Amino acid sequence: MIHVLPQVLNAAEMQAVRELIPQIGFNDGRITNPGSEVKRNLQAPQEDPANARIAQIVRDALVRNTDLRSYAQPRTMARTTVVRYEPGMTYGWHVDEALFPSQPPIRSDLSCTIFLNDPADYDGGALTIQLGEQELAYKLDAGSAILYPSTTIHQVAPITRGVRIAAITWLHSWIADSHRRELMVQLDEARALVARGGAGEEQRKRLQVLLESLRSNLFRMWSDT
Ligand SMILES: O=C(O)CCC(=O)C(=O)O
Ligand SMILES: [Fe+2]
Repeated sequence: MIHVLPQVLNAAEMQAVRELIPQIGFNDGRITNPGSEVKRNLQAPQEDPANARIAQIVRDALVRNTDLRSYAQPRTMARTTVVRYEPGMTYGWHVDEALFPSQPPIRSDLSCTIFLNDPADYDGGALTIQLGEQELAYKLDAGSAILYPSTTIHQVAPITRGVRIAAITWLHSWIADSHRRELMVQLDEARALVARGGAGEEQRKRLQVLLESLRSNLFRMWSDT
């Protein structure tokens, strides 16, 4: 499942990030994917001090985000890397590597892009994810993020004007299987509805459909074994 996380970074964090971005010394993105025929972008070296400070800000913001904790059930998160796309740059259709090369390596169950500049700053550059025959395109506000399964085929469409800046990371989840993870998301939503109390008709209907979904999908899963 694909989840948008609005305003993960608050205004003060976005301000700090905006001041740090011009200090990054970008490299050719092919450094970490030398075999890639489709990657044409710039990325910050891991040891870049401005990249490291942005990584800390973004990490803190992601870790405190309750939606991310529910959607990803994160076990480990790779250090974020700031990427930059100028006109003509793109990252064509690909699937992310299974292991992020850290020490120890981190299995990528979920991929995450945190948009760091305004969508009005550039044309093209949508993060586009294939879902069967559909293509879902995302250009989010600065400070918002998208979480999507690392198993998906996706691309960053070519930039035709301006500059696109984002931070990217990968998460290893306590629950590798995305179907099982979605059941946890539904349980969390049901718990939140109950905890909020004051059962209005809409809330009651939502709770009902969540419970029916959980029952049917758990039955589907367990009736095979
Ligand atoms: O910049 C993005 O939104 C994602 C780029 C990407 O797909 C990747 O770096 O693997
Ligand atoms: Fe990717």
